[in-house]
Amino acid sequence: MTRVAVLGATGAVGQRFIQLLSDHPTFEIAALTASADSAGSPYREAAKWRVDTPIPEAVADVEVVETTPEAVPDDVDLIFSSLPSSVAERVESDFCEAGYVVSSNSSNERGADDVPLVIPEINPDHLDLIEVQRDNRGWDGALVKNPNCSTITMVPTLATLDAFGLERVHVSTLQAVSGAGYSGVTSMEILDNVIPYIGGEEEKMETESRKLLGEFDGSQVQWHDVEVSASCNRVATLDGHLENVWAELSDDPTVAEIYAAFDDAATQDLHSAPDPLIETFDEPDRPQPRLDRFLGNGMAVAAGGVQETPAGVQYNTLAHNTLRGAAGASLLNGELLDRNGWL
Ligand SMILES: NC(=O)C1=CN([C@@H]2O[C@H](COP(=O)(O)OP(=O)(O)OC[C@H]3O[C@@H](n4cnc5c(N)ncnc54)[C@H](OP(=O)(O)O)[C@@H]3O)[C@@H](O)[C@H]2O)C=CC1
Ligand SMILES: N[C@@H](CC(=O)OP(=O)(O)O)C(=O)O
Repeated sequence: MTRVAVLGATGAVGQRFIQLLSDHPTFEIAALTASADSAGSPYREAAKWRVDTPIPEAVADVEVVETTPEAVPDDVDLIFSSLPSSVAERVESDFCEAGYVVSSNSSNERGADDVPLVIPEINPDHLDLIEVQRDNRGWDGALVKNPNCSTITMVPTLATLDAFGLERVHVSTLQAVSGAGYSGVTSMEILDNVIPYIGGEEEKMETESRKLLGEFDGSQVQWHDVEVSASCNRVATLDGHLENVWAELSDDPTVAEIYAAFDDAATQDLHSAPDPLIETFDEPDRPQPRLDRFLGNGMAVAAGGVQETPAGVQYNTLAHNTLRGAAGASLLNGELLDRNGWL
């Protein structure tokens, strides 16, 4: 078994990690960390458990430790990080310096030249950037990131459309409240309402997409030159980000060819990877968050409503933001790191 630790294990994403790891065939939990306020308490007391399955018995009485390399056992092979990015920025490098491989969901360093930003089905080869990172930083460990939840929802379809010459993308999101964390948006703000702004989200979609779709030339990632313009909105759904995408292509594929390309999107032979990666719908009113967010155990991307418009090919896409968009994304990167011999 591969021994893993979860940094920020008591949080919204941390709890998803615990849920996903509780019946994982090859990863076993060896340590759970949180803030100094939680350290020393059993997990069941430190975490206000809000996931829709019971707290796994195997972790309920595990003592939460502080988020430092010294507090984590030496024989841990892989670390998952779901810390606030301001905290991650300070501590993740300490773990990498201490020799740990960190698969992180936090947004710090996603754009760094020597940090792999990876979706295993899209750009698994970018993981080899770890060699460059180790040379640059003198680490025995490594830092690998998954993208932002809105970006990860859209990029699988964009990677598929790239075969038709992807030139320009406009996207408008309808993002669930869980993306802001449990206390992120109050009920008075969001009920009977839509908030047409999510701080930093538009820039993340515009830049992270280009890095993910870029080519790794052996020493650096040449970012894709697609132009992405995003408008991000918070809506009153609990989980599942829905996105309306307009993609301008240099070729002129038919709607049927686009559906066929989505259906054939590359998959990965990893425990948490869905097959198919993209679930398609012919019905014009799908995908919908409540109906479709758990496709592929919350790891698939859904797409539908494909049509030709004067502004390009238009479609809707959806993914579960705390599964495929957060904990599941880091977990899948951990499985890829393990399979490719980086642990
Ligand atoms: N919610 C979502 O859908 C998504 C979230 N993310 C990102 O994932 C990360 C975690 O988000 P989320 O789970 O919602 O956040 P939460 O606020 O729910 O959880 C934060 C976690 O970090 C711990 N923590 C806070 N401060 C410190 C500190 N100073 N030192 C050590 N540990 C600390 C908390 O411990 P304690 O309980 O002791 O306070 C808790 O375990 C963020 O970077 C977020 O942007 C990414 C995609 C989606
Ligand atoms: N900003 C996202 C969630 C998030 O925390 O993203 P990031 O991993 O880029 O910090 C949302 O509100 O839905």
